[in-house]
Amino acid sequence: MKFLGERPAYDLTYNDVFMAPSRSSVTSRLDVDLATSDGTGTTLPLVVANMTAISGRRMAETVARRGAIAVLPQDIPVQVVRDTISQVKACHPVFETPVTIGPEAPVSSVLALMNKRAHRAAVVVDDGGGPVGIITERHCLEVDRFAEVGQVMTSDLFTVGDDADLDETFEKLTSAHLDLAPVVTSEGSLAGVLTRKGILRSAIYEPAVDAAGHLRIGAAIGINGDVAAKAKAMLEARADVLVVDTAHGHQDKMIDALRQVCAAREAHVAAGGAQVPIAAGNVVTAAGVADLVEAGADIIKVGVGPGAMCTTRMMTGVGRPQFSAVLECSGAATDLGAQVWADGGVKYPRDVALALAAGAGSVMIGSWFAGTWESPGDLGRTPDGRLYKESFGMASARAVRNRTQGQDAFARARSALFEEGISASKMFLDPERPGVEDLIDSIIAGVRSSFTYAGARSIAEFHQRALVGVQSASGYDEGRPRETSWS
Ligand SMILES: NC(=O)C1=CN([C@@H]2O[C@H](COP(=O)(O)OP(=O)(O)OC[C@H]3O[C@@H](n4cnc5c(N)ncnc54)[C@H](OP(=O)(O)O)[C@@H]3O)[C@@H](O)[C@H]2O)C=CC1
Ligand SMILES: Nc1nc2c(ncn2[C@@H]2O[C@H](COP(=O)(O)O)[C@@H](O)[C@H]2O)c(=O)[nH]1
Ligand SMILES: [K+]
Repeated sequence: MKFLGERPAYDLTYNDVFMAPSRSSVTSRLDVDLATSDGTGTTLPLVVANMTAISGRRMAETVARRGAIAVLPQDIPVQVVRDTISQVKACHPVFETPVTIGPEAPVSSVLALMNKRAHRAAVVVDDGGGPVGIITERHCLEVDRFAEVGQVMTSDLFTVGDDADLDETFEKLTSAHLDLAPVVTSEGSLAGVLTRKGILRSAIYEPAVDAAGHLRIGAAIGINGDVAAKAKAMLEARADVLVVDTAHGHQDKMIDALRQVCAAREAHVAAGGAQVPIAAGNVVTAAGVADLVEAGADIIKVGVGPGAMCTTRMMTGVGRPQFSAVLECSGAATDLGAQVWADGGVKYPRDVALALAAGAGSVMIGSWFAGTWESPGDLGRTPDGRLYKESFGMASARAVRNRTQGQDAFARARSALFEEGISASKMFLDPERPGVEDLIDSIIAGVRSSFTYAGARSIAEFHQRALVGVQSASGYDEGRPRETSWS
């Protein structure tokens, strides 16, 4: 990356900078390859943050199918992490996981389940698991909530075989004015669903899969407790990246924890297991990067205080404007053969592009993805009808209470004093982009376009070619669209 003009003596946020276009030989945005080289096997530079309100099974499965990866939070019990990884790895890399319901269930149940996924439909299955109907939100309009699904569904089923040609299925769905078709095996059982949007996405994205062709997923580990045992358990559970994560990553306890995780990985590899990358953070200085790389990290997580749920900067005055933090840390990491994930503060596609311009190998997103069908929380509705999910920070009193459940009351109360995050925030679903894949479409469209403005075909080329200038607050404001007239 080069600065357009002088590099300022002060630190910069994403809002402080813009990219200038350069002469480009990349003639199509579809010629841009966004595959990462950080060892995670992702084909898009996006990581879902290890936050309880954001990263769970449905999120992990959905993003991996499009090429990104989700990291499960460190606060989840080991057995639940194991089960979640197994469930994600059992998912089909192309067919989407359907919402299923029995014909005798009430309409109220299916409506609650439909909110868990983007299809807005459920496949009605018989006792043997074979599809017997489809029920959509439209079928449920003005229907008694206690009515049985079987009375409301359509049993006029359009199904496809599990060897169906995707382009042909797209054409057939379009001519039948349908959005979704159950995929049925030759034995008549349900293998998944194909949607028109899903087929389109399968043509433009490549799933992030492991050596055995299963979707990828990561797991986080805190720095307290039996770190070595947790690392061993996560590796045996087939996590594809381990993330050693704490607020202040540049501390002795982190370095000790990281060494234990690296030793667990060595033992795993020696026993014939996969060599998965280890990420560690969070830091914001070159010195922090050097110490974590020295302790064995392959990927350094960068960002103190930019997160939407984060109050660290207001509580402590500590942190660093994120663009400059990523720029300095990625330079240091590159010199040491490591990579950086830019973690936190991403609110628009431009922020992802700018994080990559600053040298990030991948970008971690939390709160933005909280407001989607796929995040783990229950869907809420404001009195004026807006849909939202509740989110909270991992250093909030709520998360600390959760994490310290095993401790005595005094220790719990003492820990809760050090709150550095919000315990409850409403993350609204964007009516135009309510699913995480809708957000990924928008981010990736922006990033692909950004790469062609810079004349880059790959992340490595973008790191080289990005031309970044510093702008005033009015420069940033000028770039914002106006949804209403200005007078
Ligand atoms: N990126 C960011 O800006 C931030 C992210 N977070 C996220 O919150 C989650 C919880 O992290 P965390 O609060 O570290 O909890 P952890 O459970 O990981 O524990 C942190 C450990 O580090 C010690 N510690 C020493 N100094 C600090 C410090 N300044 N802040 C926090 N702990 C410190 C704590 O001891 P003791 O309690 O005795 O002090 C404790 O033993 C993580 O997912 C983390 O990424 C949290 C804050 C900032
Ligand atoms: N200081 C705090 N930082 C937090 C907390 N919970 C999460 N985080 C950090 O934010 C990013 C995600 O950022 P976002 O802007 O995309 O939401 C996450 O990965 C953590 O590093 C918290 O309670 N306090
Ligand atoms: K913040």
